[in-house]
Amino acid sequence: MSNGSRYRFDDLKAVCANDWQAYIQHDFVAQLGDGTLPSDCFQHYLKQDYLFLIHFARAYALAAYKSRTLAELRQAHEGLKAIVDLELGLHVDYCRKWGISEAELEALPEARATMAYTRYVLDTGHRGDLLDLHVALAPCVIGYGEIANWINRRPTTVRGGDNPFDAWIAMYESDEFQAAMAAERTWVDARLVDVTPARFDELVTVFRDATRLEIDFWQMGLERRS
Ligand SMILES: Cc1ncc(CN)c(N)n1
Repeated sequence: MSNGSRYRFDDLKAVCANDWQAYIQHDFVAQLGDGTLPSDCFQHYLKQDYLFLIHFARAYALAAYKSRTLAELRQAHEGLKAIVDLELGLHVDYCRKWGISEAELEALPEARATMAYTRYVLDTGHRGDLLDLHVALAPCVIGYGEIANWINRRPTTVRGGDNPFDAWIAMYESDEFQAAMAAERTWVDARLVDVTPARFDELVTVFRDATRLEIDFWQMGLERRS
């Protein structure tokens, strides 16, 4: 833990170390890195992730609504644009390569794990402030960058044409995604410096809940749960 009450993002991770590790090093991720994940598990995950990304975009719209300064409004606007113009477009193209059409994506039933996670993030943003919302989003924004880096460190990871999931790993190891992850860390670090121990404890609850909901999301993919 940091000195006094000058907290940082790493303190959230340290307090939730077991959950964070269970998320970053989940079996779904390990099998994806090894190239052994059953393709129907991955397809189920991809479909639900489309729905996740729609709500993720809504969370950035909520961040705009919760903004108090022009800088915060610009940050939310950039985040929303990146998801709508870039990430969702890439996701739809990528799903097509996996045999999932846009029409199928639009008609998908939402799995319970998707509903639980996305609505938790939105509710946290509604009842809290911008920092609550960003802490609820941190496992998503920062976690996937760490996941790509963890995959790349594993000796059993297969890269290139022999791994059908190589493009997925490439997306999250990309400079663009890693820069977004670093920017989010910097933003959260700057806000955490000023919080009291009692406020930090509230944020730990949000961070832990969101991390556990990410774990449930992987498990939903692995078990093809609806
Ligand atoms: C469930 C989930 N969490 C995080 C990410 C990374 N944006 C994602 N695409 N899907």
